[in-house]
Amino acid sequence: MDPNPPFFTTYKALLDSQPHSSDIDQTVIAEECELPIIDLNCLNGKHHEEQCKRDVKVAASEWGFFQVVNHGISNSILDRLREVQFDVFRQPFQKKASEKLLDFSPENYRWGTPRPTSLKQLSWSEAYHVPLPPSTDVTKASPRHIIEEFSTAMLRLAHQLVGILAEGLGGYDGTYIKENCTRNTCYLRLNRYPPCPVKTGVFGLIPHTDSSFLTIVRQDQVGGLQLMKDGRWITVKPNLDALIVNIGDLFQAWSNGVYKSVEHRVMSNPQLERFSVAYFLCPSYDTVIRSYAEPAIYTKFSFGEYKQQVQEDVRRTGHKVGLSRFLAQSA
Ligand SMILES: O=C(O)CCC(=O)C(=O)O
Ligand SMILES: [Fe+2]
Repeated sequence: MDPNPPFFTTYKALLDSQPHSSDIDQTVIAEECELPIIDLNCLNGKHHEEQCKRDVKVAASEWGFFQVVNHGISNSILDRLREVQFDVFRQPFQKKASEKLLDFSPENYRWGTPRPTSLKQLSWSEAYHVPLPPSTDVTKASPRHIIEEFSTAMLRLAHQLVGILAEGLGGYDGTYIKENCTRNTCYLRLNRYPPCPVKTGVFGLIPHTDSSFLTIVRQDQVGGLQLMKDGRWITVKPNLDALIVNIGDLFQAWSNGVYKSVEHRVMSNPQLERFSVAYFLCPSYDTVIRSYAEPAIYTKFSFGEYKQQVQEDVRRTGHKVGLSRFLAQSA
């Protein structure tokens, strides 16, 4: 039975329609590049520590994206999570959409884009959004156990990066972010991008910014992740030893625009399926986000208000407006 969501039938009219404007973006403009790469081992030696921290901050403000190696997430955890991802996504589509599989519920299963009106709004992918509730008794080697192990390691890494990024921003040390972004307020997304042989330039995931403080992504060797840099789309060269870190909207607001939450997207591949996993460092909904600096570019808002506004905008207009909804009057 077919594991793929019914993209061809659902989107037939759109696929048969006019050329996709992003064909041009992908074939002409997107060059492949190596993102800034930070060796976290350098944090252990006094000598390179300060330089390493500076590199993180520069990358977060100039790129909004960087890679980390020697990040402390073992290959064993990454491989086991990948196996879980294979197992669940290779199930028939009908089952994913209607049954609990391994530890994944149909309510948390997403595919495509609801009611796209143009090819530009189409995401050729499927995903499980994985909330991380307080752990109950989980058997070792169960998918839930692997997810717990992975997210514990990711939280540690995310907090370490927050500590570095927050240092020097007006006397804050990131404690506020760390206290409000705990293991249960964060979540994972397991992504699968089936091949899209019908048309080039179809998005695996439409251009967006993340609503998190930070996102940490593990992509496989297929590639396709692109980010906006100086007005151009750039393809991130896959590096299996590295994790990709990007700044989310909340960090941009909190840092008063010092760190950039940049647009990124995934291009589909005509032959190859692609897998990725993203860990979102998010606070509880009642956490208030306010900039440390004066004058603040954004008004203060709670994470709940932010999410609600994003949802409302997506429902009404088909796309996320994001932080510009919260600009302070004087900005
Ligand atoms: O699949 C990727 O490489 C990126 C995923 C992503 O941007 C997201 O899930 O927000
Ligand atoms: Fe993203």
